[in-house]
Amino acid sequence: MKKSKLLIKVEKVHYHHLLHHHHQMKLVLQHNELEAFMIYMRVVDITGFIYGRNSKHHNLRRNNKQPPGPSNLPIIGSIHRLLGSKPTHRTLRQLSATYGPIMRLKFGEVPVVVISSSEAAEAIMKTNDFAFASRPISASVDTIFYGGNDIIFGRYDEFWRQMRRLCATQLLSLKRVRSFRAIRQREISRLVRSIAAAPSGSFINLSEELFNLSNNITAFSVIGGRFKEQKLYVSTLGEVALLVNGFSPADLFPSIPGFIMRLTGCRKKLELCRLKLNRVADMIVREHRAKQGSKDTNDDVEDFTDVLLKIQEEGALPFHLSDDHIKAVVNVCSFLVEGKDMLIGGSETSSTAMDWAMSELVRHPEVMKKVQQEVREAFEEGVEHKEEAILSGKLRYLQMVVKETLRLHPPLPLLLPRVNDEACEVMGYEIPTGTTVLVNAWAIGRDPKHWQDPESFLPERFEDNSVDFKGGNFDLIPFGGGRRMCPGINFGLATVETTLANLLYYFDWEYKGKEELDMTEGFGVGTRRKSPLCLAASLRLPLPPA
Ligand code: HEM
Repeated sequence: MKKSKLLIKVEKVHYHHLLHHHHQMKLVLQHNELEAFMIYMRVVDITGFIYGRNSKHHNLRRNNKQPPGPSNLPIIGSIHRLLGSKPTHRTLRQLSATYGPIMRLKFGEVPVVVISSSEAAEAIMKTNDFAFASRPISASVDTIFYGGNDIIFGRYDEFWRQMRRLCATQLLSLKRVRSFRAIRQREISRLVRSIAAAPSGSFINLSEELFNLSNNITAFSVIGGRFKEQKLYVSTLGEVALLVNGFSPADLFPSIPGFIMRLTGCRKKLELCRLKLNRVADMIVREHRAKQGSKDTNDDVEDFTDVLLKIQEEGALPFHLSDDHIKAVVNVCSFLVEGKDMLIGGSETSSTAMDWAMSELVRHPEVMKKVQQEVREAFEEGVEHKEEAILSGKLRYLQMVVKETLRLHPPLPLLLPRVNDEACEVMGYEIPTGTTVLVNAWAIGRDPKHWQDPESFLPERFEDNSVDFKGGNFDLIPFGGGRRMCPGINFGLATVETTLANLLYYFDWEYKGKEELDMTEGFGVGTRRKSPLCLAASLRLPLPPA
């Protein structure tokens, strides 16, 4: 992307001015040169999320060997090194080629370590998993998400362990994921029908369709579907995404967050959003409670909110599950779903994975043919058995296609950041307390030391290779690893595999653009496609009765 004058200006601004002359930033925004500013913001997005209230990095012992890294500028540290036209994970891989697989950076006040090899990832997420089990929390995230008392942002303590166990066993277990089968089937069937109904020869904006599908599946599973104040809820989540995702000096300088948040008015806005979200979450909880009380539970699938309310009523947990806890889970799950450009890019994970899988398939017709043949043969027995065939692992080649897609395009290329609550040594280097750790899963998946022909899309590489992404092998970590590994892996894979299987079963897909399909990644913490994937679909098999 060509750098505009403004970006150059922003890059050159003396950062003292940024801090002490906030009005300059306002001026920048008034110029409305958002394109340039967004590049700058992209850097700050990450730092905003990374800088945490956990930043007690005072115990740095100067005698110990620290990881190598580039030199820092006063105040901003190494943020300027991330500026440019490339997504952050690519820039970090380039930097690590000079400084090594454990690289030290500094974002504003906060020390950051970037991990770029599977050995170093294992040292963090296995050998020292306990030490790196917390997440850094920015002041803005802290304000909006119930003081970090939830699963994603929670500190690693007893309460968090209980919440996570509850999630793994009650909300995201394989059994529960299977129980959402009807939701998946209904939503996928809707999508298939709407694609089939499109005028022949027209292009389907598959990126958008897949995003909506993934949203709907999660919304129905978490809160049972649509609700009265959905518009207000979604627009507030959008506002939060902007505030948390935007330029947040409070997140840059966590030693004085309160002062800066007041100065910028950010706290007030966030608190207002929190009130609105709280009101809607209250309503969701109240309606679920009334539904349970009325005995009119008909044959609806039990959603996450139902399950949490039941657990609350049974009181079998070693701690009191309050309404606030339930609302935090509901809000976080929804935030993952709706907060499109949100810092964690969360829910987009499943739709991003499907988007890239379809992109790679249309670029590799021989792979497309093979996977379609597998799916069509397996489903000959009858479409009603489709999901069983998928979840029981019958479609091996489809699984290889998904694995290869996640190797090349992990939806969260830098996973989610971690922070150490105590100083520790990793591969001979001292990592001081409060260091934010970013693991470059994207670079690790393309490391030529471990992958032959790493940049090519070759699902066959998994034929005789038992490497899996379930957390045991650090060469492939699209779901992370260790204590903070993604607990939604079954949920995510069920959505991805079932949707892809259906799209490949019913339709033949073609990219008809004049130029080669653009595979550029957009900016943001997630690796979404820069431009939407628009494909032509031809129905090849009759649709089942509605
Ligand atoms: C293809 C789909 C998905 C991918 C690639 C993915 C990836 C990830 C990654 C990389 C992390 C951070 C792991 C780490 O720090 O080691 C994570 C965390 C998390 N994911 Fe997923 N995810 C997916 C789907 C889902 C779904 C569908 C849900 C829930 C419905 C979910 C819920 C979570 C939660 C709650 C965490 C935070 C865990 C913690 O902090 O302990 N994910 N995910």
